[in-house]
Amino acid sequence: MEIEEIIEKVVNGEIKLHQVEKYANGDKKLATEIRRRALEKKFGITLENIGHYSLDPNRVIGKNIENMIGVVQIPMGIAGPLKINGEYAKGEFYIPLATTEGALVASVNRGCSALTAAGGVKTTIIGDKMTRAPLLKCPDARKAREVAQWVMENLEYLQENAVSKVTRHGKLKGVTPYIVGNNLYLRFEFETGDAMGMNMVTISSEEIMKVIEEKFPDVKYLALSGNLCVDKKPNAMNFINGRGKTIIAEAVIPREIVEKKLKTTPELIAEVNYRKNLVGSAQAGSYGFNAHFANIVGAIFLATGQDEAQITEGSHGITLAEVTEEGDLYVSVTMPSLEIGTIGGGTRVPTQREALSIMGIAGGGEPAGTNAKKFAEIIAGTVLAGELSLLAAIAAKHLAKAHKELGR
Ligand SMILES: CC(C)(COP(=O)([O-])OP(=O)([O-])OC[C@H]1O[C@@H](n2cnc3c(N)ncnc32)[C@H](O)[C@@H]1OP(=O)([O-])[O-])[C@@H](O)C(=O)NCCC(=O)NCCSC(=O)C[C@@](C)(O)CC(=O)[O-]
Ligand SMILES: NC(=O)C1=CN([C@@H]2O[C@H](COP(=O)(O)OP(=O)(O)OC[C@H]3O[C@@H](n4cnc5c(N)ncnc54)[C@H](OP(=O)(O)O)[C@@H]3O)[C@@H](O)[C@H]2O)C=CC1
Repeated sequence: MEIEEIIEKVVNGEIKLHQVEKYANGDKKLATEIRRRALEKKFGITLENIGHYSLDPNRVIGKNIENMIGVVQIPMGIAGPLKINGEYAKGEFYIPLATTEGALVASVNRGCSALTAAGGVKTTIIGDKMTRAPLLKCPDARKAREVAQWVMENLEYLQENAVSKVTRHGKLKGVTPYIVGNNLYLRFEFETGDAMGMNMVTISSEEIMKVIEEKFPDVKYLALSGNLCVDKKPNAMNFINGRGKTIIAEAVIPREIVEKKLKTTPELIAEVNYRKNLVGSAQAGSYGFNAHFANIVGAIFLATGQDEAQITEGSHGITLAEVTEEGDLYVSVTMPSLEIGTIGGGTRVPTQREALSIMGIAGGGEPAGTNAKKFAEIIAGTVLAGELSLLAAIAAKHLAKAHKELGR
């Protein structure tokens, strides 16, 4: 069938958008063009910029996208150098940020400049696990307790007879059961190497369910996610127990750098943080006791192929700021739930992989897991930079001016 005829049939609905590959001899690049041109014809519009891109649809359709029509382009800026004194990330890093918010990159860049001049950011990973919490319907709470007890006593057995069947890097490290009436939620904790791990732990959890259903025939596996994982929703569970990397970035900035580079004082930053990020957030019932973790997490996630829905959990966390005995400024960000990877998912899309390569962390690390840990330290340090600069701007009454000059 001629291309124009296929387009006509897509426009009039005879061929569904997701069926186009069949008429393009499996050529996913051609199918992408056909879908886009059908939309242009149907609505009388041009999608020229959506259709102008370098990546090959044959590499992403069936792995990262369906019904592809083209690519969205988001401006990408760079902040840094930022000195990280981490346990995995050691040295100066440049951080790619994809955003359409004017002033954001400038702000993060200013924070990087101040932190680097102050000697850098110390980062500490205090938790590292990806979780999935399948839901089982039991005859009663007694049975739920019995199943939970058995699972807790048989983690190695489940690793050998379920998890190892479907992954080389996924390791079952623990489980916390929650019982509500006759419902059992098993919040499994996995190590996932350099991958964020959601596919890995989901596929692994399904294998575990098969073992449990066989051992306990009167228990019904109802849902692979019982919403106690917790994936992509604001929640207390991850805030308290962590998910992905749980990490702290902190620094002491000498008074003269605060005054010269950030145009305010340690006292004012500490006071604004207390009354805004702590008291204000408490009154709002917010999980974000911070100014804008989500801005920096979001810009890095979009640049590097992370799962953008997990910006939700990345926005959780607490910013602290206090004046030291020497009169300098101590600042820290505590991030309970940073779900990131340097391999798998969207990290294999070419522009995203290139962005990771700017930080020297694309792909798997040696040993496995070290690239993802390094990435978490870089992100947390950059979040600290953004927090510091925004708090300073608010303290100095420069926020509106900045966005008038750079954001309009
Ligand atoms: C805009 C600045 C940085 C000016 O800040 P400044 O101190 O007036 O700028 P400067 O010209 O004196 O330069 C100081 C440093 O800023 C950086 N800088 C300065 N200009 C640029 C630029 N064009 N491009 C790149 N970097 C720039 C650069 O690093 C430079 O230092 P150097 O590296 O030269 O030693 C400052 O006013 C600022 O950071 N404002 C805050 C803006 C911000 O953070 N916006 C995003 C958050 S707004 C939002 O979405 C969240 C919110 C507010 O709604 C959340 C909430 O409710 O709290
Ligand atoms: N399924 C779901 O319910 C959900 C899925 N997602 C999506 O999941 C995707 C991310 O899943 P994820 O499991 O991270 O990625 P992948 O599904 O791409 O799995 C990672 C792959 O990389 C391999 N690998 C090679 N080297 C390493 C290494 N050093 N460390 C870890 N893995 C390595 C793994 O092999 P092996 O497995 O053999 O170890 C595995 O095949 C994202 O696209 C996200 O959007 C998000 C939320 C929910």
